[in-house]
Amino acid sequence: MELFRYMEQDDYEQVVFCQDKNSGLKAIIVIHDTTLGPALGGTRMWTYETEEAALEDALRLAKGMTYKNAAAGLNLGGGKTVIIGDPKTDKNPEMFRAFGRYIQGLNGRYITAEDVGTTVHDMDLIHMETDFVTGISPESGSSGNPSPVTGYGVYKGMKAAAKEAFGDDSLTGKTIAVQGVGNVAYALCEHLHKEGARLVVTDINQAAIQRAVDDFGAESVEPDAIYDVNCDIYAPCALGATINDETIPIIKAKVIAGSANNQLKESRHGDMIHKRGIIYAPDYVINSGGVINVADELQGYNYDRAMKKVETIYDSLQKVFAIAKRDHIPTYLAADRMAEERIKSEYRSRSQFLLNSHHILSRR
Ligand SMILES: NC(=O)C1=CN([C@@H]2O[C@H](COP(=O)(O)OP(=O)(O)OC[C@H]3O[C@@H](n4cnc5c(N)ncnc54)[C@H](O)[C@@H]3O)[C@@H](O)[C@H]2O)C=CC1
Ligand SMILES: CC(C)CC(=O)C(=O)O
Repeated sequence: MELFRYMEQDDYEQVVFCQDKNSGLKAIIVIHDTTLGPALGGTRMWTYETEEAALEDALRLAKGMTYKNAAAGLNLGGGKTVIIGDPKTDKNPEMFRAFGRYIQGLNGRYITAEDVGTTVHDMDLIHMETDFVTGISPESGSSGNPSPVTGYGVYKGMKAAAKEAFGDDSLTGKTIAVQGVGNVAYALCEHLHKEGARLVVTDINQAAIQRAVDDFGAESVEPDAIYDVNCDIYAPCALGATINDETIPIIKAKVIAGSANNQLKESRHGDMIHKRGIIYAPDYVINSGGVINVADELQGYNYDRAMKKVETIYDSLQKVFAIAKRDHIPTYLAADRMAEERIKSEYRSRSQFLLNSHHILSRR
């Protein structure tokens, strides 16, 4: 990859490669844009096949955070980290402490949280070295694990998408195909089950499937069979790029609404599902509950205030659907337009982030 050309194309600010031989840490922090404030985005730990794949994931995820935070009305920029390694076997406390020191070195330009493969415990280890970390243990005045809140936000957003598609936001009796029943989707399924939805789930982890079957009476299918399940809503809640040339022709759902980041393999796949008449809830709008929740720590965490803000995901999606209709564009472009307008209007009065007292987490 020609890194500088890639960075220039989408105007990335900074890429930091972190290596610590003692602990085995290999991490890439990407700061995409700090026009609205410090870059806030989680840390993903994953077994990437190549270093280039890890870099590409970090770059795409960081840009997604810029749009997510802007669309959610947060005064925060976008960034993300990937740690290369197997979260089941390669973790050690020294690794997260070394990573924490790298974050501290950025002096508040980047604030982290959980993502796939990292936990509250990992964030607590990072917190031993830096205050620029959210989603740490609630005993420290933090918001804790963001996943259940993300799941709640996806549930609210799914209702908005159902209203757009079916004229009614009730999910009672609807069939929902959920791909990946991990931390976020388990919480999502709990809300859906309570409302009387019928769940069809899949995962590559049998224990995760069994939990959904036992707790919510879900049916299960093999991972590759999830796309052509006869359902009303497809909820991608595993990894990205599952909306692509192979899956679009077989998806039967009228709505796509799930938690995964970067669901569209390429932008053109957003055009393809639009042409097929599928209502797509743009990923970074519907899955912003977690970041809204952790961002509240910057004001001294208040659960009720955070949840009220998470509920506005319903309104944000309604706004996206309205822009899409008004401008005759797919919903993913409508969301981009909404986020970009906010960044552009701020850009006139401020450019890159500089630390000030609003960005200090020590009062949480
Ligand atoms: N945790 C959070 O608060 C947020 C998470 N997200 C995104 O939501 C998605 C899920 O996140 P978490 O629930 O935290 O992760 P997780 O790791 O707890 O759950 C993901 C699940 O997907 C399964 N999976 C992986 N590949 C699969 C495949 N090919 N087919 C079926 N299942 C597969 C895994 O076994 C796991 O159970 C990720 O894309 C993440 O980036 C987005 C915003 C916030
Ligand atoms: C997990 C969140 C707290 C932040 C994030 O990285 C995301 O929303 O993807």
